[in-house]
Amino acid sequence: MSDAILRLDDVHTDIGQYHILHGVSFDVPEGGVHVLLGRNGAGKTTTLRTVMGLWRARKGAIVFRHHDITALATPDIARLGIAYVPENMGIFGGLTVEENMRLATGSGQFDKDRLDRVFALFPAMEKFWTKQAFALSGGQKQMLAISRAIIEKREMILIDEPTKGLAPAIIRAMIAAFREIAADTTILLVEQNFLFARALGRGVTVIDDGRIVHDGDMAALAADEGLQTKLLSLSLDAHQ
Ligand SMILES: Nc1ncnc2c1ncn2[C@@H]1O[C@H](COP(=O)(O)OP(=O)(O)OP(=O)(O)O)[C@@H](O)[C@H]1O
Repeated sequence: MSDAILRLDDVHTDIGQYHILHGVSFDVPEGGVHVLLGRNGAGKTTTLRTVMGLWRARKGAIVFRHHDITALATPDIARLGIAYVPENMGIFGGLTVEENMRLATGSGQFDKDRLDRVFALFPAMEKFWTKQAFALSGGQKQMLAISRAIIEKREMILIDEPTKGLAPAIIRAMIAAFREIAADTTILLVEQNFLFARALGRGVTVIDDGRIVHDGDMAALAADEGLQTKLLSLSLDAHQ
């Protein structure tokens, strides 16, 4: 697809002696939210880490816009405009909200408009600006991790299971925030929560056992419970 912002082509990744990704190929179209769905251990995190250069693709290619990033170092990949919010969120518990966010800026200086946007999306960040991150709730920590990713202009954000362990009300707030962020940034979202994925995703790629088993429109998958069950071997609506 010519409008892909990110393309994986026959990507194979090993972790130690284990062959984890077995020829993963899919495109992420520019704009909006694309979901990478799959069961526990399917290879979702490994895919994101391989894109970021945290694991190395042994074979295949990863292209971001017109750059072949397959062999680039992680900081160089980040400099092209890709941010990564890992499952463990990557925030510093002993630092304040402000310090966590300042570290995520390239210059140590905040752009006032972007900071205002973060505060509008996540008012808790302004409220707890001087609070240490370890004292935040689970949902607030996730909001901080996402705030760090968007405190500077990014082309694309890779987010690993942001709803894990969060209460429904927080998840609803996340959906609203992600819609707003996706207005000018492409999001590749790794999820197991199908309700969250369905509310946001335009396209969906399903991975199982290190292989892509489905790639298509979210609306089509959302309308086809049989396909959901077949692809994920569980009732997704029950999996919230
Ligand atoms: N550091 C590691 N050493 C060895 N095997 C690993 C390591 N990290 C992941 N794996 C294995 O790679 C496979 C894919 O793991 P990955 O974390 O990518 O899955 P996932 O789809 O993100 O699942 P989860 O939702 O559980 O995080 C699993 O079989 C996992 O056991």
